[in-house]
Amino acid sequence: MRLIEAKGMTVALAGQVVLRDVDFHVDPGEIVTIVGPNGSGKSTLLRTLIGALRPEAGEIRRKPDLRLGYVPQKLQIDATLPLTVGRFLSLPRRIAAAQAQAALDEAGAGTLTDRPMADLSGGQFQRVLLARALLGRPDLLLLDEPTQGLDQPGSAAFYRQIEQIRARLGCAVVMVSHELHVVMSASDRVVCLNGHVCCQGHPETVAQAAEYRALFGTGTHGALALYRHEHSHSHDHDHSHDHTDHVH
Ligand SMILES: Nc1ncnc2c1ncn2[C@@H]1O[C@H](COP(=O)(O)OP(=O)(O)OP(=O)(O)O)[C@@H](O)[C@H]1O
Repeated sequence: MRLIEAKGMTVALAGQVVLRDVDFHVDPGEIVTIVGPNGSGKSTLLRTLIGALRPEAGEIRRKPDLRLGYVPQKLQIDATLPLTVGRFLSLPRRIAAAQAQAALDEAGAGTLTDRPMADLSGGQFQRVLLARALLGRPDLLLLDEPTQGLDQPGSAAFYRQIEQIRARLGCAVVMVSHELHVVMSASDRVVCLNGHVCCQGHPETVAQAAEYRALFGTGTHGALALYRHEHSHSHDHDHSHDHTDHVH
């Protein structure tokens, strides 16, 4: 049974349609990465999936008792607030110290328990947010640009941690990423969003497809190519077997 399935989802913010007629699903244990230009609705999709936003149209079905863990794109914490990592994990609900420690260990942040939140590096902060998302033993972990601001070794380490967590906990993962090289190696499926689902498929299949070159470009500037790909590929393919879908 699918963990979550959205059909024909349309979402508007401040009267503007941000997502139109989006179909999206996540199966147990898979890692799905969402790519797309700035403002293409990636965060909005995640926030709709967790139930923070309500779609204008369409439906979202969740597995009964689905446990979600969400790592937001940004979280501002007042630097003057004397808040340790351990206490942060106990907000808003108090949790046992052992439970907090287990989640921090799982997230690769086991030594940070007594550190002030304000002193953490970007990578450490993300791991603490990850630990917080793991407290509820999620079936589905949603991460909104979790490696933003991290250097390349830092984000590679973070993604390795995610893969380990998936392997250990068996949870599915949906993440938004601008790091297209990572997308290719760490995902079971890539979904390209631009207000609607432009294309999706297994990374290997996408990599073989002509559309891939238009989508990702060459070298490390793939993120720029993403802007240009929109209507530069045709949509008359039928890879029913290898599952490269194109929807406009
Ligand atoms: N609270 C809001 N009210 C009105 N419009 C919003 C709001 N939040 C986002 N938007 C708009 O919705 C669109 C999609 O935003 P969203 O944050 O989902 O994009 P994104 O793909 O995650 O972008 P980025 O890569 O820059 O994080 C943008 O045009 C944005 O300006």
